[in-house]
Amino acid sequence: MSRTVIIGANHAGIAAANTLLDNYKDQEVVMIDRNSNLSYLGCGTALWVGRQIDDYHGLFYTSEEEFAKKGADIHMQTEVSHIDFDKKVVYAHPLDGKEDFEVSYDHLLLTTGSRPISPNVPGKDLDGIHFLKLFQEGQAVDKELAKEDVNTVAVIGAGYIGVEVAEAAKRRGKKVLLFDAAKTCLANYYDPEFSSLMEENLKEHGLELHFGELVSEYKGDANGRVNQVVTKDGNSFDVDMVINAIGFGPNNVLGKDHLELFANGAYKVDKHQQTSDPAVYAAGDCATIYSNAADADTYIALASNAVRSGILAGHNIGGTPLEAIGVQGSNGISIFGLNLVSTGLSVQSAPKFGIEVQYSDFEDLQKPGFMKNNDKVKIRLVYEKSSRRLVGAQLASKADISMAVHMFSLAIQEHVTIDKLSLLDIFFLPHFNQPYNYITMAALNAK
Ligand SMILES: Cc1cc2nc3c(=O)[nH]c(=O)nc-3n(C[C@H](O)[C@H](O)[C@H](O)COP(=O)(O)OP(=O)(O)OC[C@H]3O[C@@H](n4cnc5c(N)ncnc54)[C@H](O)[C@@H]3O)c2cc1C
Ligand SMILES: NC(=O)C1=CN([C@@H]2O[C@H](COP(=O)(O)OP(=O)(O)OC[C@H]3O[C@@H](n4cnc5c(N)ncnc54)[C@H](O)[C@@H]3O)[C@@H](O)[C@H]2O)C=CC1
Repeated sequence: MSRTVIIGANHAGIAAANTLLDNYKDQEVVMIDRNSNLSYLGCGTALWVGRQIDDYHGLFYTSEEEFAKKGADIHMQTEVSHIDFDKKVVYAHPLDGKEDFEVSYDHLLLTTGSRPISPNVPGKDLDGIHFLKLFQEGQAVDKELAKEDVNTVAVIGAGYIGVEVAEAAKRRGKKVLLFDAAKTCLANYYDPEFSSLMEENLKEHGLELHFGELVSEYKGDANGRVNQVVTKDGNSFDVDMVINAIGFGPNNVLGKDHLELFANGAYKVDKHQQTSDPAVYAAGDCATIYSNAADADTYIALASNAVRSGILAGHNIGGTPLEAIGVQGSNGISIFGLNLVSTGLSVQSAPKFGIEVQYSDFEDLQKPGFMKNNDKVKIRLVYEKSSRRLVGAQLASKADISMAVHMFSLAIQEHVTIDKLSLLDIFFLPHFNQPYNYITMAALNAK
């Protein structure tokens, strides 16, 4: 038997544990997590808090009992305090008063994930200031929104969590102020021509937008509860609660002094999810991931990546050498009926990776004009200037155009050129698209 200790039993840890337990009978699997729950789908928080779904019960997809049944030695509410990498021993501290214990390993898998970044400004620890990662943090926000004296909510960061929770708070009847240091929302995913559609949508639904305004201080009342947000240019806003959503940082506490790290502190892993210590693997939000579009290691915190990298780590630890094929960071958002999806690099993000790009835009109705229930689709294809390989795609529509992005993801992965894309066999049926469909037209328009 070979023993693998997995620290962190959420999406990446779960995927790896299932892979090991389902495929490798010679594997003893020990799972340790400090949280009391596992497998919470954070993507559902805004849906539940905004009352678009009835409750949170469906947001957990497995349980401690399931793993115990499969033969894992699972310890929830147990924090790993430190690791002796030379002796290959993990030291664990149960948070429910039980005795500390240690466990040795043949392989160690770090799936310790990420934590939200805290804005480092005066007043950041006042009551009424929230983060939104764990289920418990979702519950705390939900409870605050139920209070009648909580009328004005400030959301700091207009990325994916910020925009989604701003919609949720608005749906709960609150006045919502949405701040971002960048001049647009969703700046990490979309060019301004696309994020501006989301901005119009948010404004139409009554949200107050403060983009390009950096929060410099939170002020509180005599009871230590936040009641004001102050920005760098001296403006102040009365608020009743704050939700911080300015991005995630990797949780590298256990390995940062032993393992090689990426620029932001994530564990550097190779294509087998192996770290700089051959006995130690890492996956999910605490590790790097290879971007095919950028042709470089990068950091992209997504559950989709966590699951895939967890499966990969499981197979490699189990004894089947499997190489990662890289990712495109494909993502999507749906707010008040407006859908935005993207994959790879945008025009504004490409220069950060030293890639010179050109782009091609197209906008038209999704279906022929004679069809009913017909919405506009806006598309941008981004391609490398020298090689003409596709490196990114963005789409926006009130129609569900989300599946198109998966094809672009594959095209980026396989280094397909924009010219090849323009001749791709795409079927035509009035129910779904036009004879000159938006994918072909965007590719044909490329200079
Ligand atoms: C509100 C919200 C919405 C999201 N929506 C989406 C979405 O729609 N699509 C998408 O792809 N992604 C989404 N994400 C991102 C996604 O949730 C993360 O990328 C994902 O959780 C990463 O999984 P992970 O297993 O790598 O890490 P985590 O989920 O961070 O899990 C790490 C685990 O490690 C445990 N741990 C850490 N340190 C220790 C220690 N010392 N001892 C014991 N245990 C430890 C933690 O308790 C935790 O359970 C969303 C995130 C949030 C917060
Ligand atoms: N639909 C999806 O796929 C979802 C994915 N996620 C993932 O979870 C992770 C965390 O999400 P977010 O926290 O929303 O990160 P994010 O990276 O999406 O957005 C962070 C935003 O905060 C802004 N910002 C940074 N520093 C700031 C500061 N000091 N003041 C004000 N604004 C500042 C940035 O400009 C950016 O717009 C991301 O990787 C995201 O992709 C989260 C929710 C939904």
